[in-house]
Amino acid sequence: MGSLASERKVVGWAARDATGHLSPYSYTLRNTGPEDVVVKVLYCGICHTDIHQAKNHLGASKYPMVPGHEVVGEVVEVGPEVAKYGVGDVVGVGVIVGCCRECSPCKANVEQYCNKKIWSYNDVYTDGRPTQGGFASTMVVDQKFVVKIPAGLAPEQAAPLLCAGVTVYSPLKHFGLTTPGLRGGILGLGGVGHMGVKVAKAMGHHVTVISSSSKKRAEAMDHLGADAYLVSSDAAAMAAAADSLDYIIDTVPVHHPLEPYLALLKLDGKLVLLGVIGEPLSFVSPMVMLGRKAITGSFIGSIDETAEVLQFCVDKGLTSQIEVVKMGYVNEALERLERNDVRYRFVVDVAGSNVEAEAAAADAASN
Ligand SMILES: NC(=O)C1=CN([C@@H]2O[C@H](COP(=O)(O)OP(=O)(O)OC[C@H]3O[C@@H](n4cnc5c(N)ncnc54)[C@H](OP(=O)(O)O)[C@@H]3O)[C@@H](O)[C@H]2O)C=CC1
Ligand SMILES: O=C/C=C/c1ccc(O)c(O)c1
Ligand SMILES: [Zn+2]
Ligand SMILES: [Zn+2]
Repeated sequence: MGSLASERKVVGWAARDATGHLSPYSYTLRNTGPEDVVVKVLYCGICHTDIHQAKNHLGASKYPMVPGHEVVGEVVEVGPEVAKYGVGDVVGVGVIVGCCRECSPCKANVEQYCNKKIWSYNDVYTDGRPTQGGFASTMVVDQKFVVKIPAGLAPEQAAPLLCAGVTVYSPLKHFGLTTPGLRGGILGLGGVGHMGVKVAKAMGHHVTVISSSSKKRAEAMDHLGADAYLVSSDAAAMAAAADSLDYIIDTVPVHHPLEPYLALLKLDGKLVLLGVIGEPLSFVSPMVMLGRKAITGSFIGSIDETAEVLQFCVDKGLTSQIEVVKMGYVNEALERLERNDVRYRFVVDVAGSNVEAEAAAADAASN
């Protein structure tokens, strides 16, 4: 344990407005409460949600905003009532850092569906301060929202599992889609989608990638292990694949038609929407009625499922495919992510970027 009384001045990279451009920003973390874990950030993945939030795609962004919710770090201090974690442990933090603990989702350990959940950034904590995410030197997090990174998983490898990994794992489990032999589709081969291919393959599914172009075909088939690859604009190939899939995990982050994908589902097939799209999506009712198909959605996964997917990846030998960058590259990385130019997840080497020194240099230059 260190000094429990002092507030910590830390540096993160924050968006100041809807341009979404990040730059160094100093702020103060709360004192370490009895159940808090202080985490020195090692790595933080870049999720498309970070773009949605930094650029105010949903209309609820507040600035300055330090994004980042695929956080892996080292415990540097714990409050007196923290038993599960100790200094030196490597831990993860994801999208949620608080919940009410009393509602039915909380009692069922699916706290991500709590109406009073607290997001790891762009939200307000119980002490009234804004929450700030993982593109920062340090975070203070309630132990309930911290998971241990299991042995056998490199910290940079673990980062994408804390959002992308659990986001595909949770609906497959919840909707009973874990049986070997199922035929699954992964629509949109990005950060979430590539984990979808890996997790579904590890469950023994026949996996079809459905992509907007043929650019990722060779990699999807040869490196990720997909069994089939469909380009969504290829009408003949799409028609040939009609009625063939038990489920589709839809990760597209922009408005898109649903009917071409509903047509790929078998009787009782499920379309699981994961992309965050702030405009209405549409379909005609016979598209679902005539095959008793379901359109549903899913939001990240619980803390329990997060621990589970980490262990699942260790047990199955799964790794994420990442490009590790320094914090000074974060704006280029966000631009490349937005123009679909990453295979498949950027992970920022936060600890290796010396964010405190860079902020001091930026301050000195502006004075
Ligand atoms: N429900 C949840 O809990 C979660 C939701 N999300 C959301 O899921 C979505 C996907 O996230 P993530 O995987 O990080 O995003 P990525 O940008 O890494 O991947 C999205 C993929 O969608 C396809 N795509 C099709 N059209 C576009 C377009 N116009 N711009 C960009 N991509 C396009 C691309 O695949 P291809 O080249 O194959 O067409 C792209 O690789 C986002 O909306 C994100 O906010 C993320 C995590 C959790
Ligand atoms: O990346 C994780 C967050 C996903 C998310 C889902 C729904 C929503 O409204 C968001 O703002 C984020
Ligand atoms: Zn995410
Ligand atoms: Zn609750």
